[in-house]
Amino acid sequence: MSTQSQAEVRRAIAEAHTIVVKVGSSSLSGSSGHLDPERLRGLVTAIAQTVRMDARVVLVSSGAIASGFGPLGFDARPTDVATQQAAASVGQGLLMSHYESAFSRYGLRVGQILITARDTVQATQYRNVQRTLNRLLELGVVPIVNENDALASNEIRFGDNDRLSALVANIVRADALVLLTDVDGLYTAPPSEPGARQIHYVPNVLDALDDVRIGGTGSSVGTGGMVTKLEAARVAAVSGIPTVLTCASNAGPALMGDRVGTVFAPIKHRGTSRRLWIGFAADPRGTLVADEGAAKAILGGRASLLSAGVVGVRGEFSSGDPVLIVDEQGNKLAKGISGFDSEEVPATLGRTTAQLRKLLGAEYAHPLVHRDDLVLL
Ligand SMILES: Nc1ncnc2c1ncn2[C@@H]1O[C@H](COP(=O)(O)OP(=O)(O)O)[C@@H](O)[C@H]1O
Ligand SMILES: N[C@@H](CCC(=O)OP(=O)(O)O)C(=O)O
Repeated sequence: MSTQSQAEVRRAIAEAHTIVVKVGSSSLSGSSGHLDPERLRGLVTAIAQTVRMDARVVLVSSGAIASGFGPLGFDARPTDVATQQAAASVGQGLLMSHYESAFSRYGLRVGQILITARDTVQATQYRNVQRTLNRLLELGVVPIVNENDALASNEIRFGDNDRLSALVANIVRADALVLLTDVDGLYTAPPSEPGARQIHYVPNVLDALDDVRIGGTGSSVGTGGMVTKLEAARVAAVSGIPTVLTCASNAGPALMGDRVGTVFAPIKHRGTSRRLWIGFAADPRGTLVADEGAAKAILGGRASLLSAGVVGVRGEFSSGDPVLIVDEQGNKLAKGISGFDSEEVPATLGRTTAQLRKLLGAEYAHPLVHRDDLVLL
């Protein structure tokens, strides 16, 4: 795909039929960190106008914790995970009730989808999320997605919603991703630093952004800062989806393709979304060591990783978790989704599928990592 000009990318965003809009906690809360319903209503007005022009919008919204800690009697956003989860549990319902009433002023219905990181790597869960989102969009509903904070386990969670929004953009095959935050774009350094300049166009987000210093959150409520926003823009770009990053008050102009914020050009044609996600964003929970033959087979393309070709396992993981596959020299070959729990793996090492059936039963007679769940690095 040849690199598009900034004007072409902006036009593609203006003409997008399916759009994922992500709004961060920092854009929905006031200086105290509590949810500010006025800000939420401003965002809803911009989205409603877009939907009225026949676009389909999925809103990925943070703000559950910001909505919940005040009603629970805390002055500031809690820092321990258990209290954050409790605040999210209280706040998610409150957040949705604000969205419900704000969108209903425009005659629009909303539907809540809460996702855990695990839902996005397991094939059946992934397809479920995809089917529900698509049906909601067909029905003219604005799906509102958040991480299922109350249940997300600490080890495998998104934490921020930036990467989740890129994944959702993949799932619904969006034409554009709009990341709304508390700064009006990507700067050459955290914007609080003197001399930081705004960048308006990034033609290839995979190129090292050498002269850009990327920092974490600048607020007391945000989570990932610019690091996770760039990760999201990268996942979108390699999925063929353009991204615009700007502040929430620019939502309307950004959706119209006006010259606000920073735009990131798509750099590839669309890939198949789930495998792309496995390769790009899933954090491996363990490692499988492939012998020479298995390494060769995997590198050749369409082969599964069979127990017969595995000589070692490291880390603790469950069936369905992402794992790294390395060769005996430690070279990283691929990422994939494990078909076994880590504690089951030693008993399967070196066994053929027929032996697995005989020794352990038919339910174990499958590859350690199926080729559909495996992505070369
Ligand atoms: N190079 C950079 N350009 C712009 N913002 C940056 C940069 N590095 C760090 N940041 C910080 O990232 C923050 C946005 O991330 P975050 O606080 O996580 O927002 P959100 O809640 O919207 O996800 C900005 O307020 C800014 O302080
Ligand atoms: N899922 C959490 C969001 C965590 C968070 O702060 O994310 P973000 O503001 O997008 O960096 C919530 O709803 O409070």
